[in-house]
Formats: sequence, C-alpha cells, structure tokens
Amino acid sequence: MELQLALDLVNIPEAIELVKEVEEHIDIIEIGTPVVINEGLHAVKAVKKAFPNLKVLADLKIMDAAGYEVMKASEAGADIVTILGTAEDMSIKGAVEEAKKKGKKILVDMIAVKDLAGRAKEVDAMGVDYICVHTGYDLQAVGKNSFEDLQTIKGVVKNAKTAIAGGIKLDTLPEVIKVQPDLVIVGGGITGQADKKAAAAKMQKMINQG
Ligand SMILES: O=C([C@H](O)CO)[C@H](O)[C@H](O)COP(=O)(O)O
Repeated sequence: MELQLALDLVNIPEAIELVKEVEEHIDIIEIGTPVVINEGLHAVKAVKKAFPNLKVLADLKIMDAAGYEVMKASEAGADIVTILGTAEDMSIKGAVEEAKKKGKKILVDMIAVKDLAGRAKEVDAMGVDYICVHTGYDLQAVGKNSFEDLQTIKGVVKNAKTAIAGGIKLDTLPEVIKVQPDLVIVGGGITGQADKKAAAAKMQKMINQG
C-alpha cells in the first residue's frame, strides 16, 4: 500500500515547502486540480525537479483531448496522470496509449460514476493502471465518503491497482486499510494538521502495518 499526498490549496513555493516537511513519509506527490488550474503544468515541473526521487501525479481529471493532455503532463514530468471514469472510452483508451508510449501511468478517478461496479470492470479492461474511488469536496461537505465504494471496486477489478481519495483522516484510515487498497490518497488529513510531519508519519506507519 502506498501513500499519496494531495496538494490542492497551495501555490508552487508552498507546495515545495510542504513536501519538504513530509517527504520521507510519502510515496507520491499529487499536484491537485486547483493547483494545476492556478499554476498550470509548471507546478508539476517545479515539484518533480525539487523531488526527483518521489513520484508525481498530475490530477488533471481529463475529460477530453486525453492523448494530448497526457503527453503535456508527461513532458512536464508527471509519472501518473488522472482521467475521469465518466470520460468516453475513446478518451480513456487514448490516455492509456499515450501513457504507455511515455512510460507513464493512468489513474481513473471514478468521481460521480453512477454504475461503479460496471464502469470499474470496463475501465479495468482498457488497461488503466489505477482505479480510484473518490468523494470530492462537494460531497464531503454533506458527510459522504467512499469506504463502501472501495469494497465495490475491490470486488470487481482484476488488473488495475485500487485507490481511494476524499476526506481520509487519521481516525478513518483504519477503516480504509481494512479494505486493502493499493493506494491511499490524503490531502487535508495531512496538509490541514498543525504537525504535518507527525500526521504523515503516523499514517505511513499504519499503512505499513497493513
Ligand atoms: O482530488 C481532490 C479534490 O477533487 C480537489 O481537487 C483531492 O485531492 C482529494 O479529494 C484528496 O484531498 P482530501 O479530500 O483533502 O483528502
């Protein structure tokens, strides 16, 4: 199981300072969608340059023009690029094809997918690398989470790695770990804590103990 730190509400210098605090406790740095919107792919480039030994995920949440967007994120240094599960099959296949050419990985974000089991089976067959259940900020605000959704995809996904994102905190991490995803994505559960290093270290320890 790996731990991904999601950076959403920071600029490039703040992102770099934040990762310096926790780098030994995380596996993947996510350049979140709001950061990409504010800073562009320069954020991916700057963070990869600052932390060449950590994997960087560009959370582009691609919906169209997938091959082109995966190409640009890859050129900026992303190791993993996200596409939405609600995108057309042609787009997801295009993303996978481009990622393979560049030696990169594709994570499918299943946010807002209605037939989760059915769509997870379909995208799994398209050769994607990760399938991620995700409760975004807007549904977290009304008390939703993705714990049951994780069990659903664990039951049907045969090839891809499974991942979970959305409001995971130290107190809810044990529930996530029980279901054994391959990747746990945490934003505010680390970045919103006074002692970010301690929070990341505790999460890493819990994940390693499995
Ligand atoms: O993907 C995310 C969200 O849609 C904003 O871009 C977050 O990175 C993801 O939800 C993880 O962050 P937390 O919910 O704060 O753990």
